[in-house]
Amino acid sequence: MTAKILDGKAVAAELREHIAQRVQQRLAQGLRAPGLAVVLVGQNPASLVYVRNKRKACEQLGFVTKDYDLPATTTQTELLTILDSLNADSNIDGILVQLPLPAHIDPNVIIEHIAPHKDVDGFHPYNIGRLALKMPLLRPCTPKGVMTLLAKTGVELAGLHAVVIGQSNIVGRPMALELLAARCTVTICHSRTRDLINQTRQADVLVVAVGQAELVKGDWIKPDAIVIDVGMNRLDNGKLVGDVAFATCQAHASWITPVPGGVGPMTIASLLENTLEVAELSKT
Ligand SMILES: Nc1nc2c(c(=O)[nH]1)N[C@@H](CN(C=O)c1ccc(C(=O)N[C@@H](CCC(=O)O)C(=O)O)cc1)CN2
Repeated sequence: MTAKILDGKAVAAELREHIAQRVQQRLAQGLRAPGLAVVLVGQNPASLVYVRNKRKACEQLGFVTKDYDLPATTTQTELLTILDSLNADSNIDGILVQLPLPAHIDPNVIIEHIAPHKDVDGFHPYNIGRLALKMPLLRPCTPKGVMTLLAKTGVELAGLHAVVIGQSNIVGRPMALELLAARCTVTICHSRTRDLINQTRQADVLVVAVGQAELVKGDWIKPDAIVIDVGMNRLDNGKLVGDVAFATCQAHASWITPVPGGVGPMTIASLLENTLEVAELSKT
């Protein structure tokens, strides 16, 4: 058995095309382009790449961005003041503060200061709470992108056993909530989970988001499982690999996401989708 590839790059391109058409329709109706504020604090090398890609995608799709490239010395108070002005700016539909932030800034304080209806990352406690209550509004981008990919398999998720490895606020926890809302039986595993392999071998859907290069091997996989790799790890030789050992897992799974070109592009496409959804709610 060789798993089919869940091609995030192709699915994201389709989604982006659809978003671009909706933006053009807005403009033709005399409505304004969706506006996204993109805030980067410091020079984290990976964040520089992700922010550049987000801004480029916005430009390609006809969004307007308001860009903040702030020094790593920016204080929490200064950042909160910027968020106050963005919260009040009627041309800005979405606010994105790239994570991680420098250590002297508390990400929870920052996330909670973003107006919930402009929180296009879906990280605000209000939006996470809505997801937990099965009344989602703005959904965290990576888990939302994974759900879009899972829909592409055509596999009915209800009743499947989903195992999520990783309990981060931006991926693991909201991912588990998404899968629960899809009526999966959900297990969340983390660094204190005992006998991890015993858990993964029971997974019909396995989502891995731990940041450990090629942790999950082929013999950890239940035959025919769907394997979603959220990990992104740069090896010493420069190669980018996921949290899943791709070749051996592909031999056991029914579907699998590659790294790169799997979940990553879906994160950015979902961010654009969330921003457009906010813009479409406004009358201007
Ligand atoms: N405010 C946020 N910060 C962070 C988020 C987020 O959703 N919101 N997620 C991650 C990083 N991230 C988006 O910001 C992100 C990561 C990776 C990709 C991506 O397309 N990856 C490519 C490979 C890119 C490469 O070559 O390095 C792929 O998988 O094909 C997009 C977005 C943490 N911070």
